[in-house]
Amino acid sequence: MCETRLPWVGMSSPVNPAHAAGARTIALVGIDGSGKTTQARLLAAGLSAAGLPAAYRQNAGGRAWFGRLAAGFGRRDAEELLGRRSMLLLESLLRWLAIARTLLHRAARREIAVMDRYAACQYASLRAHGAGPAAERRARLAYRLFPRPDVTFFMAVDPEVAQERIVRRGTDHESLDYLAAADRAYRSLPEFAEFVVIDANGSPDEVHAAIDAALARPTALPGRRRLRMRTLLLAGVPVVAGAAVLGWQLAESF
Ligand SMILES: Cc1cn([C@H]2C[C@H](O)[C@@H](COP(=O)(O)OP(=O)(O)O)O2)c(=O)[nH]c1=O
Repeated sequence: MCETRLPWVGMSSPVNPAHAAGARTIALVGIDGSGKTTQARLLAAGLSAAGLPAAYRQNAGGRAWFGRLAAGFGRRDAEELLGRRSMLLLESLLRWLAIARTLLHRAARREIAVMDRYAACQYASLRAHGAGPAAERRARLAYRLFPRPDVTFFMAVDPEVAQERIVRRGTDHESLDYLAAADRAYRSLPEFAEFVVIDANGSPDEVHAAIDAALARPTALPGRRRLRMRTLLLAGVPVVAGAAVLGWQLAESF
């Protein structure tokens, strides 16, 4: 095992290049304030420091951007500005484009994409916002094109802790009720059984160490999935490329 010094967290981390090198997509999912962005950046930096071609990739759905726009119009949030159904539709579309763009980058650069959010986040968002099963079925149909990540880390955090972090972040706001509903939504997904659950209540250093340790385990990245993912990617690239080129500018602005 390669012991890699990670100066930004001041600790020795057991990143194992032999295991992580098999990954093409590592996703971090969880409720707002669970630390996805913080930890995805740390993980990408850690893998890069271990000599792997890893890159942080954000797959935002535009909700924060529209939230700021809504505030400019004196509205509480994006849903009050656009309506719940329109915002969910827009979020599904923008996240689809963002993921397509990320996968295109990944294919072109042969990098390990460390994904800040992935398809599961959209399914959870639909459930937490009370969209019906038909809306989720449509989303699943559209997102089915995307390969399953080699590993998905679920950042398990108490909604109260997440809300405190969001308040401190100061860029957006979420009610405790919504955060609790989002947490339930993630846990109700059929994908949840495959998630690697990380206790994300701790300090950034502690959570980073937990992710690193999970990734270093030989069982973290089943080879069967790597093969399936490559196959799906080859089949999906032409479609993804067309959609990504069309949506590139749109997605860029969110
Ligand atoms: C991970 C983590 C984040 N934070 C801060 C950083 C951010 O301003 C905020 C939310 O973290 P962030 O990584 O942005 O969460 P997410 O991407 O899941 O919404 O909380 C902490 O204060 N402590 C922590 O342990």
